[in-house]
Amino acid sequence: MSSTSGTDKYDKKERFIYKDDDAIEKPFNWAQVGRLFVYMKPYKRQLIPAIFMMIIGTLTRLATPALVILAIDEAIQPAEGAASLPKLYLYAGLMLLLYVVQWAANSYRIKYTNIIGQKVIYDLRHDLFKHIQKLSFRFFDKRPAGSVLVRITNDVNALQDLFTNGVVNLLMDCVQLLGIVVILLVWNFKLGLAIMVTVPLMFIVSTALRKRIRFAWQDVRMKQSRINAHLNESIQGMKVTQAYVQEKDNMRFFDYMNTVNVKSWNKASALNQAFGPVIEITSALGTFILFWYGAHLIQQGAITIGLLVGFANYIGNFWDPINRLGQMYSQLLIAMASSERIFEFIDEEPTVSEKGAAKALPNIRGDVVFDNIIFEYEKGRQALKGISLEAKAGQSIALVGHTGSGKSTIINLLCRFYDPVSGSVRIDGKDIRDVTIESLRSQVGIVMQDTFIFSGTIRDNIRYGRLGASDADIVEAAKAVHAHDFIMNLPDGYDTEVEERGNILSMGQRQLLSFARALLANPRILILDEATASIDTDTELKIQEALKALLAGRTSFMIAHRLSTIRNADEIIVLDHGRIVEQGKHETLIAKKGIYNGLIEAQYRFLSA
Ligand SMILES: Nc1ncnc2c1ncn2[C@@H]1O[C@H](COP(=O)(O)OP(=O)(O)OP(=O)(O)O)[C@@H](O)[C@H]1O
Repeated sequence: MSSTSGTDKYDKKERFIYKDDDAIEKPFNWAQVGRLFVYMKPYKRQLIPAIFMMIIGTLTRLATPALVILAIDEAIQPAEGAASLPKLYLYAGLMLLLYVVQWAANSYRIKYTNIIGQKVIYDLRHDLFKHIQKLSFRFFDKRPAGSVLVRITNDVNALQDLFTNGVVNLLMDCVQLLGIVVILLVWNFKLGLAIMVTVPLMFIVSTALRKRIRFAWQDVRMKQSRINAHLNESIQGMKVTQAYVQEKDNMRFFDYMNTVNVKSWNKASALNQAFGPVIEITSALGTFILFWYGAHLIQQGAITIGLLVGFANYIGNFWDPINRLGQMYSQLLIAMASSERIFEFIDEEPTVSEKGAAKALPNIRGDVVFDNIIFEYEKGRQALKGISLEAKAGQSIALVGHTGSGKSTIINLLCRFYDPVSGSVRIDGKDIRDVTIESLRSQVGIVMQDTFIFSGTIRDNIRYGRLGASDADIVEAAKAVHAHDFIMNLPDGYDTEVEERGNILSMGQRQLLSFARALLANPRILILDEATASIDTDTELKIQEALKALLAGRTSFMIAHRLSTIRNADEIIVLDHGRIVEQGKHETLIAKKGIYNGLIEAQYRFLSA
């Protein structure tokens, strides 16, 4: 499909809004640079030889033109006496030696800097991921998964270059530049100064141009990241797109974004190309001054031909570091933005944190008390408005109520994914804020509505409940929840590979797998968010049987959707707008003819019939 045809409809108008992840460039910030360099500290053993090799490499590069001067002035055309072939061989031999040393030093430098770069990036990514895993639900509520992903991948990658080459190259260029300036001025002050007249000129022109180039590339990156965001969303929503036959419209929108990206790239690339001539013109000007003024000095007998040739060599090496230092500065500004975003995550404190004096929760019986809980996700909007309830060990509690009434919130607080604004949740009489999070969550099992299946085998997925479980334990758990039969019917039984998110499994099968996983974990308290999807009667019966096995002897909180589950519960809690409005057994509540009765009549009439 032609890309231009797709742009007509979306010109200046975007169907989806993609928020750009902050500015790409940030001002230079020393404190942040210092923080980044802390990551290099453990690799002193590699950094020191890398810098040493860099110094050797630079010194040998600086020494080579000096040998050219000596070869011309002392061997080819000496001021006094005849040309000397042995001397020429000597200088040529020394030059060869310097090249070999330079090559070896550079090879080792690159080897060490690569190691440092890889290790630093590994550590940074490790710290970031470790920290993100600790962050509370509130953090993830505010951020789409995509933006978190971008920080671990793109932003960390953006720093890779800085750590691999940037730091050592920066030092190398500074040393080389300084070395050349000193050599030129010491060797012949007047000629050296004359050549360097062009430097400020080049500096002014290149700074202005480079700024425009930087912004142009930033624009390209922004456009590319929008394409990525759109691609990510499109692939995830592909089923909806196909179901609503929106492929053509999607394609047009994608073409529009693609075209905008190409235009932005062309602009940046054209500006980039303009940079080459600026360097060439200034370096040509420098060379012109060298030969014009140099010839003048030769005529006066102030310098030799060898010195002129040597100087020409030095200024050949002069522009490269200047050019690279400019690039390095742009790279640093980009790295500033990336590191700021990375540190913003690393500095984020989990809102649910452990007290210093938190002790491990001993093996629990399973008595749960919610004591006058008030909770809000956003300030001023209470999701729970004074909830008090009690579950004795082994009791099953069904939570029912309209959508948004607060069922999931109660469960979130029991697992301590959030802390209440006031009131407390106690297990066996202990406030859950006084115990370690790990000891709490490891004794509370959750079966989610949308069972998360990881890519791997069926066996691995069940084992996720208890990593140390034996194969026999896994089969036993699967049998107890009636999952064994369907697993054995899969092509490779327990070794069947399931794709990410378990697409090859039916909804009911996924439920049974998650029951087996929870049973294996053997928690004293079980939370069940029952799937709403209707399933065939046979599976429904299996699930009811499985539930019986799963709930036996445990305290359970169920967001129940099936009438059979609700009926069997020891206590039904009816929620409405964050309050408990009714509470009791099924028959009692039905007889009350209140909210519960209305809910059941509206939603479950067809099932109870
Ligand atoms: N992460 C969140 N951030 C802000 N508000 C939230 C968040 N999660 C839930 N809420 C709000 O809190 C209230 C209770 O939501 P909750 O998810 O507990 O309801 P629910 O009864 O479980 O609903 P459903 O049956 O639809 O799952 C709702 O008003 C909802 O909009």
